[in-house]
Amino acid sequence: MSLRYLGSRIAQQIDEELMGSVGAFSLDQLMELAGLACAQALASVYGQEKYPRVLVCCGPGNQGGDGLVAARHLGMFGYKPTIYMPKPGSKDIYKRLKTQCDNMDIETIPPSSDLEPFRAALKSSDVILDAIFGFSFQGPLTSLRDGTSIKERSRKLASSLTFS
Ligand SMILES: NC(=O)C1=CN([C@@H]2O[C@H](COP(=O)(O)OP(=O)(O)OC[C@H]3O[C@@H](n4cnc5c(N)ncnc54)[C@H](OP(=O)(O)O)[C@@H]3O)[C@@H](O)[C@H]2O)[C@@H](O)CC1
Repeated sequence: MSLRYLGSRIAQQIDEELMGSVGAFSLDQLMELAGLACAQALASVYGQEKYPRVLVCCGPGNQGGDGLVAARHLGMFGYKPTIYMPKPGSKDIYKRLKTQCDNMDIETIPPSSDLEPFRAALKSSDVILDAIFGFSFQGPLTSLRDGTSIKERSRKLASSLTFS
């Protein structure tokens, strides 16, 4: 299997085109599709029976929203997702997606200066889905609210990949 990646500029242009008058998609639609695609990609590589525990790391922007959608779908696929959210997003869409995960009783590690729960989750997870930053990430990494610099290493790392 070969992998193809999109750079941030092209990804942003595609989203702008899709959300413009020609594409006519809404943000909710695109986010739902992005999160579903991530969950499906993960499931195609890390089967639920062998890798049931997925740690979904969600950043504060729309990429974090993609992660919340993915967590919901992974839960529906039979995985046991846990959400790590060092800095919750403030947008309405983000809050609604989080409520949907809460309604499915998906466990969340809340923002905290105590990193032990996050470290414990890293150790007990089979796969990590990285939804911390997307195309709006720029400049040097500044810490998130609890000081986490996301340099923790994992055994398996799944990200927003395009499979072909
Ligand atoms: N049409 C769309 O928009 C769609 C987008 N989609 C998805 O969303 C992604 C883009 O989402 P996005 O634009 O919300 O930004 P994203 O990359 O998640 O991060 C923003 C946050 O990062 C922070 N931050 C930035 N740099 C930082 C640094 N150096 N160090 C620390 N923090 C830093 C920044 O903080 P701030 O600058 O506001 O303080 C802000 O809070 C895109 O890749 C795709 O996956 C899909 O859902 C489909 C539709």
